[in-house]
Amino acid sequence: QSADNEQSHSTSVAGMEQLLRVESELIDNLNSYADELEQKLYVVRSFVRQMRKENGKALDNPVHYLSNPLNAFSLIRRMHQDWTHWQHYMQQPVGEQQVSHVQLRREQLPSSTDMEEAGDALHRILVTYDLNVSDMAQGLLNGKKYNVSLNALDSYALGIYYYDQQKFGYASQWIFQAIEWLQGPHKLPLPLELDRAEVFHVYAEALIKMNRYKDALQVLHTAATLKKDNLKLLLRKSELETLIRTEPNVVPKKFFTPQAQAYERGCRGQYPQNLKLYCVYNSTTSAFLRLAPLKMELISLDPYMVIYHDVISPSEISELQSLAVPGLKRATVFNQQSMRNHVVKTRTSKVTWLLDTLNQLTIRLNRRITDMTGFDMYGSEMLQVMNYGLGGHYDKHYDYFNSSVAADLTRLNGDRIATVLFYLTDVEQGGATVFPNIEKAVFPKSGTAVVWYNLRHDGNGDPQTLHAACPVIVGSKWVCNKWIRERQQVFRRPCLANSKNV
Ligand SMILES: O=C(O)CCC(=O)C(=O)O
Ligand SMILES: [Fe+2]
Repeated sequence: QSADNEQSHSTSVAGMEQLLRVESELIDNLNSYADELEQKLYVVRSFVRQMRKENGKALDNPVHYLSNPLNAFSLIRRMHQDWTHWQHYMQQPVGEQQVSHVQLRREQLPSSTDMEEAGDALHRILVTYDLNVSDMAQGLLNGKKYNVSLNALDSYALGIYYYDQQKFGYASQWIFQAIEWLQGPHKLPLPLELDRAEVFHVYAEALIKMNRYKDALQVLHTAATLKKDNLKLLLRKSELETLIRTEPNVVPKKFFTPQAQAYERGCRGQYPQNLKLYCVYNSTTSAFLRLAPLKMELISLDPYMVIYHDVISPSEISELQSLAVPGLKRATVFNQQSMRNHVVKTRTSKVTWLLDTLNQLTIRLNRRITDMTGFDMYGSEMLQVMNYGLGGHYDKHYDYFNSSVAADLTRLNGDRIATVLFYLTDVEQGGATVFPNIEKAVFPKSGTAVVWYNLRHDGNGDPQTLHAACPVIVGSKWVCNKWIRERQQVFRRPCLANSKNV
């Protein structure tokens, strides 16, 4: 079952900011727990110091000390009374309030579903851009070095997750990273300490799954020396020895790196450059453009696709983002079988829909889209503002519906004749919009918009418009899009002299 009612923390950078605030508050809480411990510690230590002094003085010459009636009485009294009070004081729990505060907060903390989504996202970055595990763990992302790395706990958690997913090659590499880290100088805090023997054991199991029996035996041997006389480990070792004897010719499995398809090549920026096409000032699509022409770059004629540069201003962008942030919800995809929207792994981002008439800005942007496309916005869908998160992407899809199946959706306003996609931010790495069938890729640039026709002149969906949003590697990708419906455009669809679909 999908994560419909989960918060889906990792799927938008803007949404994750809130987690940092919760973390900061939890640190404050742990710190005030430490204050309470310290206070108690201070009380205890000063008493110990004082008592030791008195007791030491007495032990130097017990007879002399005890001969004095005041000392004698005091000794009897404190031994009778004080230790009861100390016992009581020692028994009192410290920082109960802080403990229950953590308990309360934990309900809002990322769930196991969040962990899985985050693990899937890192893996998506890794395979889409053909990175390797040790580079990634060390902060070398797609050839660029960041001063960030994953620690033993991060790497181990990933290893365990991919193991459960039966990705044993990746699992073994991540657990190896965890072991490397554990052998370094850093120490984990006591409550987070990993059981090293267990880590080695899991590593061995992953190697066994990769048919690397001899390596696994060595690793199991290390595990067994870390946890002496552990029956489970010794048993496993002898099983493995038997395996090595009975299957001497087993071939180690290869670490599987899938062949790059057109989609991955696009994400990596490996499509050939456009040489034949051109840039113009568009002053004709609408009357307004005669006064304020737009910088237009032609990307493709079939399907028709153009980029507008500097078509939305930085202040418009920040206003759009502020409008969107409070309403951001996990994006869904419409399923034509169930006839309803679902949270799916193939589209990870958060989205807000903005009414066309919400305010001056949305009115102005809709008018601008008319200027850019020549289309009438009546009956089209609302503006959609989206923010991507960790490894955020949208798998290959068409924006048009399959009208024969989704007749209900297109009956009123027709299909999605064109898409306008504004980029509201630059993206440091990754996050391109790629069209694998025509080998075109558009890399996000703040203020730019890409426009394409989804339908051919006969009104059928054009399969060449297949496209995807590549996983973001580094950055907070914001886009705003408009799906323009067909019906209101009966007299408007500009004639394309160059299109073979005319
Ligand atoms: O974000 C992108 O680059 C593309 C988004 C997209 O294709 C969509 O939302 O339909
Ligand atoms: Fe799309």
